[in-house]
Amino acid sequence: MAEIDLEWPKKDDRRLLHVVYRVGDLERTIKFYTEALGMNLLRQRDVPEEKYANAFLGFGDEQSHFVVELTYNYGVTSYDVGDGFGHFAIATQDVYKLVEHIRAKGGNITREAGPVQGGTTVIAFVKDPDGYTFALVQRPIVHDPFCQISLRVGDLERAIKFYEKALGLKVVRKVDNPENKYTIAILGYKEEDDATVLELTYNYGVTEYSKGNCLCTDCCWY
Ligand SMILES: C[C@@H](O)C(=O)SC[C@H](NC(=O)CC[C@H](N)C(=O)O)C(=O)NCC(=O)O
Ligand SMILES: [Zn+2]
Repeated sequence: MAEIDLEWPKKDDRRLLHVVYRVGDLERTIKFYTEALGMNLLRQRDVPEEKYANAFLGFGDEQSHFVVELTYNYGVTSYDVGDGFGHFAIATQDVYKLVEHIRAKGGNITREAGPVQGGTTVIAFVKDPDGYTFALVQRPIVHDPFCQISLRVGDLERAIKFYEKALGLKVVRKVDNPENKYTIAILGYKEEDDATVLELTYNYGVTEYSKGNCLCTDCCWY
């Protein structure tokens, strides 16, 4: 039997490539992501023989930026987002200014700009047309503004073990927040300022979440 190279994964240059999820109106979401959030429409295709269309958007080209792949299934106009999905996060140098821009574009601000509970980082939340939440996070200029995918998990150590062993992600930060009864773990292939990361949130005592639209995150490597 061929010898398994256990060292190869440690040398493999990986990054989180894109996240794919379903939307009820492709043009409505493209308009919001480009005009309100500032993303670029990178490519779009229609697959009539399979009755779906999709579009890729991000803050830069796919060779160096994390992107969203939106899927529209003909005739399906809404989805249950589910509470296992937490948020996407966009880094910006001025959350207050971006909130006013999004509000002027008709965006649904669900949490006004201000310091995060128990911390100092200025954040805000906005819901997109399908109900997916985007956290706006005030940070200095970063390579890719699309900085985070956040999921809620029922067992943090079990989830960490999966993402480390199966996908080779590493825990780059872990914070327990007993006052608000949750713990987060940030996993990435690089540090938070250098790559889009996966944030896992464990709410004390909550062991199950509805998968809803069953978000899936493709991780890919060069
Ligand atoms: C900064 C951005 O990336 C965040 O993660 S927001 C931090 C904080 N997260 C939680 O409270 C997680 C537990 C919560 N019960 C949940 O399941 O989402 C947050 O959302 N703070 C809200 C605030 O107003 O500060
Ligand atoms: Zn987050």
